[in-house]
Amino acid sequence: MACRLEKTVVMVGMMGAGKSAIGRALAERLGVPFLDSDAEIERAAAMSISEIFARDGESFFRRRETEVIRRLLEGAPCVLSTGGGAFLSERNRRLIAERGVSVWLDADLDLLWARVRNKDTRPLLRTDNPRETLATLQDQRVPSYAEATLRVMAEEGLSIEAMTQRVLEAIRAHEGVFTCPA
Ligand SMILES: Nc1ncnc2c1ncn2[C@@H]1O[C@H](COP(=O)(O)OP(=O)(O)OP(=O)(O)O)[C@@H](O)[C@H]1O
Ligand SMILES: O=C(O)C1=C[C@@H](O)[C@@H](O)[C@H](O)C1
Ligand SMILES: [Mg+2]
Repeated sequence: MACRLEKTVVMVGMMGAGKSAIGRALAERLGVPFLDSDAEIERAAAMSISEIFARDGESFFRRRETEVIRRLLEGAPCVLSTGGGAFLSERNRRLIAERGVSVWLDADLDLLWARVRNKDTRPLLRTDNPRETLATLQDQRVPSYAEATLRVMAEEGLSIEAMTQRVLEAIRAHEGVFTCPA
């Protein structure tokens, strides 16, 4: 009999850290559903995140984000990838700690920038110097991300499969995430 996932694995970290890509691969490995709070917000609003930011503003988006995270955590244990700003809110951190185990996907600025630079889907990076903005956001956010239960470091050249394996090892080593038959 296989081990059972007891808590939702919640991926947190900067834009480009791989929360969505690794979260999806991890869910597949574990045979549990994959949920992504950004995708759920877009689906519920029938708008892209950029459109929501432009029409309703960031604070509206953040309220929706908290609602969606609360709702998604109520379901059976799964893998939940959050948006890059979700773990900054103390309320969200508390909700996540109640039902899940948080995993901070950490990565250095060069790697994050390489991954986000060619995509314009992230409204917070639509500035005159997006690399600098990314650096500032990272500096501001690291203290919040550091409150995650687990931290897994990404590295250039590490494939999605290899990074997923690292996350799997980290959650397996953490008490209470799985129950396994004796
Ligand atoms: N280990 C990896 N190896 C190669 N490419 C990766 C890896 N992890 C992520 N990527 C790629 O980097 C890009 C950004 O990853 P992803 O969308 O998962 O980031 P995110 O953390 O979900 O960002 P956001 O907070 O903006 O949603 C994607 O194109 C993804 O396929
Ligand atoms: O880092 C952030 O604050 C964000 C990251 C994305 O995942 C989206 O949630 C949105 O673009 C905001
Ligand atoms: Mg994502």
